[in-house]
Amino acid sequence: MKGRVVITGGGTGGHLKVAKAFIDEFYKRGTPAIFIGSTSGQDRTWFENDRKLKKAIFLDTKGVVNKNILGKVSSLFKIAKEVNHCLNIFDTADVQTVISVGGFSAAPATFASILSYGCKLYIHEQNSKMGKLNELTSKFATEVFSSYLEKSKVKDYPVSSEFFDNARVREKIETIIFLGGSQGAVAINNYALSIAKKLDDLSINIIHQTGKNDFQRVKQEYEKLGINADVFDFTDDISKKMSKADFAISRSGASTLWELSANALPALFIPYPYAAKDHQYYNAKFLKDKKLCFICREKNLTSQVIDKILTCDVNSISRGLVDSINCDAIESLVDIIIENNQ
Ligand SMILES: CC(=O)N[C@H]1[C@@H](OP(=O)(O)OP(=O)(O)OC[C@H]2O[C@@H](n3ccc(=O)[nH]c3=O)[C@H](O)[C@@H]2O)O[C@H](CO)[C@@H](O)[C@@H]1O
Repeated sequence: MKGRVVITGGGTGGHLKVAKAFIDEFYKRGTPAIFIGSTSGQDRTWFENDRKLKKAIFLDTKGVVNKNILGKVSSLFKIAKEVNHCLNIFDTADVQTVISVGGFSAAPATFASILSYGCKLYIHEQNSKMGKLNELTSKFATEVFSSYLEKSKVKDYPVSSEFFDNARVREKIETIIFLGGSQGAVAINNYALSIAKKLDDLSINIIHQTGKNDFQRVKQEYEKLGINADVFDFTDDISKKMSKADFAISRSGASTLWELSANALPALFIPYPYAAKDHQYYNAKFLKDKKLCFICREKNLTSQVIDKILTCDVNSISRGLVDSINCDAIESLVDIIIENNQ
């Protein structure tokens, strides 16, 4: 393969999980990549000490969306400055391939790839609706990959192998896992607490990821209820927790949704109501149209919802999930990129 590969993007766990899949695959093939992320968000925590990288670089990049005019101008100014920084990095390290996994962290390296002669840009869009940056830059990309795009050469999501390794077909609901995405979700936490007694009375075990900010409160509420739930704020071993469960009640961020599918774990998705273009709803609708999940809007959550879930046929959904997802997406994605750049 010609030149060095840069993987860029981040901000939240969903984008970073896909970046990690690319990083691991290029390392496996003996061509470790450079990661370019932001000093804001979670990028540094994920990759600062990743041995599988040639180098990790964190730039002073901030998001532009949901800011007032002054905030937008300041963010755009920072991005412009960092584009120049990236062009220097590309020159020094002979970068000829940039893979963007989206999020504001990807802006400088993505724009630099467009300005850099001979450099090819690849975009991996995780969600059903394109993010702003990908929308703006996709016309300059050699390939845009997405599970939701008809013309995408690879539609399977790059889920890490551990989710497939721990997959099993579910027979009945004995354990439920509550998941709020990388930051946790207060609405899901509250719903879990409101139905915890009912689940406990039915001898259903509870696993619950709360997010950092709500951990203490949720843990104390379970204690007050006298329920022995497995409560944690965030874990690096989420695939193990998923595999212990027979049903998930979860946000429908792209990474979680496909990980649950890879694990053959049926789910009720509660889309984040403020996600851009309502993309979390459409992420899940794709599965619902195939009768492979349930969706409930946050505002419609009631105790009747869980009653319906408890009588559903988890076995047929779980079997349907096993048949619907492949485990070799990351290999296929990297094969195409390498073939194009010989
Ligand atoms: C509020 C918002 O805009 N969220 C977006 C954000 O979601 P966010 O990053 O919250 O959600 P995702 O589901 O995509 O990713 C979360 C990731 O964190 C991991 N995890 C979670 C909990 C834990 O304890 N341990 C752990 O490792 C999950 O396994 C998953 O890989 O980026 C996603 C991908 O672009 C989008 O679909 C979401 O809409």
